[in-house]
Amino acid sequence: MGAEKPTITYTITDEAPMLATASFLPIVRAFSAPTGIEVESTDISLAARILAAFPEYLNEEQRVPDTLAELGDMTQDPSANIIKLPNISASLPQLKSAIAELQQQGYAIPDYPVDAQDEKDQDIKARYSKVLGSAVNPVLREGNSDRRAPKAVKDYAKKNPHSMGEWSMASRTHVAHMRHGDFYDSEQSITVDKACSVRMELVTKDGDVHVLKPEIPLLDGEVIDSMYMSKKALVEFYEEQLEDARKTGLMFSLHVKATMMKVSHPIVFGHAVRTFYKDAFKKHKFWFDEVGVNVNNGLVDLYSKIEALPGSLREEIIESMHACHEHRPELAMVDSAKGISNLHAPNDVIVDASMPAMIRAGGKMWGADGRPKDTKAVIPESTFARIYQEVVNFCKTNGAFDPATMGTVPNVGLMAQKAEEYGSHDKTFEVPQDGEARVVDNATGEVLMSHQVEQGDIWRTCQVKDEPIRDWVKLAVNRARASGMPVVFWLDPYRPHENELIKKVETYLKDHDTEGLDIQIMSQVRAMRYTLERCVRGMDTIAATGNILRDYLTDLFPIMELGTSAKMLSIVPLMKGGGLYETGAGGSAPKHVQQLVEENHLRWDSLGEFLALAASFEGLAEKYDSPRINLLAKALDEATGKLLDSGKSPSRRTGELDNRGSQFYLALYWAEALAAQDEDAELKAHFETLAKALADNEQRIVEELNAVQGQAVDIGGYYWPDTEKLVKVMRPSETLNSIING
Ligand SMILES: NC(=O)C1=CN([C@@H]2O[C@H](COP(=O)(O)OP(=O)(O)OC[C@H]3O[C@@H](n4cnc5c(N)ncnc54)[C@H](OP(=O)(O)O)[C@@H]3O)[C@@H](O)[C@H]2O)C=CC1
Ligand SMILES: O=C(O)CCC(=O)C(=O)O
Ligand SMILES: [Mg+2]
Repeated sequence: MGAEKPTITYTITDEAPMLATASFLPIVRAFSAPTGIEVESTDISLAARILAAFPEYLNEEQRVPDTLAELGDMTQDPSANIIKLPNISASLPQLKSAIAELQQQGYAIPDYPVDAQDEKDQDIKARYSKVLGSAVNPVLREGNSDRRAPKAVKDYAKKNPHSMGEWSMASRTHVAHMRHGDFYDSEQSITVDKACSVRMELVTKDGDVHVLKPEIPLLDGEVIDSMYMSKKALVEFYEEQLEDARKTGLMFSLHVKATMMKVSHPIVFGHAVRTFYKDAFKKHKFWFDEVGVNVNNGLVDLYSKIEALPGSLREEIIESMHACHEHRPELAMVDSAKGISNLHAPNDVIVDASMPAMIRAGGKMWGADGRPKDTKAVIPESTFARIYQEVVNFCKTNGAFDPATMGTVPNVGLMAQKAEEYGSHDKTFEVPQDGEARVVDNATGEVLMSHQVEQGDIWRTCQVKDEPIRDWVKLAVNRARASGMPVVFWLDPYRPHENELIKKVETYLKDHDTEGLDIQIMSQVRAMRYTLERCVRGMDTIAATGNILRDYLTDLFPIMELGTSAKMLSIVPLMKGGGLYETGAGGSAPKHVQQLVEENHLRWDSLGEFLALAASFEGLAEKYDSPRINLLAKALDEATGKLLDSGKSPSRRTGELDNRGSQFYLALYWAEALAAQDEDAELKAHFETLAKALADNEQRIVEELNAVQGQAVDIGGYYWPDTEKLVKVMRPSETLNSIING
């Protein structure tokens, strides 16, 4: 193990970030080469991960290595330096569509077996389930999360504030969450005092014991929780909220994270769809069962499955579905022009991004008529839903936040080693029958936690190891020291899991010199209020949170402060000493691909990549004690600042500077910064030539880049594009290519 040469591993992912990489990677290589850095690329796209799972179905040339597993191993190497772009966390509809595309391209991979009966199908399903949902991040995140807006980015946002929707005191928008029967209500938590192994089992009313998870190894000091969500309570809750929204004339919207919570949230989503369309489900139960409708995958599943039915029956079903709307509230839309509603597909509305977008828009979502409206935002689980209600209350009272003056809220997130809920998928079950769900010590048989559950309830356990908690506390103290900002640990003593964490945080804080630092622990709602009160006064506050709030807050605050979380610096100091540099905190923007394919304009902003790359260089400079690499990092930061100041970020409008043009300007400013420095003459000479070539050809390059826009292009695939076609589209300027390649 251990790279002798400074090496960056740059990931190829999906959708917009993957497109941007096709043009950016050659620039990264051209700039890194003179400093001796090796830049390797590794494809962890959804398509590549699918292909890697089925080698025996493919011929020799079609096979691809399991790069994700290799990268996972690499995180244990102290010299790891990985740049990780956002990737698709596939919902089942996305997975199926990727499979279909690959099959069409001649890859003989198997269909997804929805109803896996025999062993062969079960094996296929198990392989696909490793690709499903958030399958990449948990493998690579072997460290905690440090996400913040770099000063240059924050300053730019203050000088050039993005638009914010107005909030009115009369806004009827609110957050609705369960008051009982949810995970918060039932949670139990313990810290084990020595390493052991536990199992999850269900004891049925007849006394039969079904072992659902035979072995969960626990380390010394590990925290383990057990909790369930009652199906009955959930469905009742939906019914009440739908009725309330209908009666009061408020639009209904559901916000979950079915991509990341890939086992529990599709179930939660499915109950919402079935409750909304209750009458149609009752009436057509026979046929829905017959064709295997499963709306845990959204309404899209229903509409595609009924295609198999005769036309007249199909029409009758569609009519019944439409009829349901008569006694239901208006539904928020994802795309009103195309008639795509909030319940269409579980990957369309992802809570970490959807709630901030709603808050940024003044508490509005879009109705079927294409107009913005107040909404009842339904987030069933109360554990974290309450923070959004706090923001909504604050905005109703104080108006929208002003990006020109508001403070910043960096996040230090507990995430390492599949911490908390985001690591719970293999320990989450839809309870098959009524009984006692219990966590049992395998060695002693002692029942550690138990719940009375009913058929259909969602029961899960979550874990967080001690070492990541220590590391998280250390990271929070380090960030407080480096930034001078106060830190708030968002921990609720009334939540058993967090009560365990509070004890540990209090203990581990004593390992550090906290003299002069302002470190507090507050429950989530208080922490939100405190942070918002400071924020509106222009004061900065670090939020040290668990894994879910890490995810939620690193979209919420960036979207309010900067307009998008794409502009965040997102570092994961790996616990074994390496570095994982994520780009931005947002997703992979499918709409951007559509615009590229239709109009050859890519509005994706690679700022996140620029920031991550600079941090990655800094990591290498330190590790290899290389002043030269340090210069490269400093120059890149300077170039990024200049790029922002000179307005060379991508425009949303076709015909104007796009991602490719923005990358060109970054290269120009980066080369100029390296040419301007006097610490390394050889580097200076090299980049003087490059800077001159780029500057002399600026007009021509920008013309070449803009001239191709406005026409549809073919990249030969959505999930698995044709590399040659992709490169041709993403690198259309011969002038720029010859300078960069030279
Ligand atoms: N770290 C990861 O790997 C993550 C992956 N995801 C995945 O990404 C996909 C979409 O997720 P979603 O939550 O909708 O979030 P997105 O970030 O894709 O979408 C929110 C919107 O933010 C804007 N945006 C985001 N990034 C950029 C950028 N670099 N430049 C310019 N604008 C940007 C876009 O607005 P506009 O369209 O108006 O231009 C975009 O439509 C899903 O497949 C999800 O699983 C999500 C989160 C993190
Ligand atoms: O892994 C995922 O699906 C999304 C990750 C995410 O949203 C985040 O880390 O902010
Ligand atoms: Mg997120």
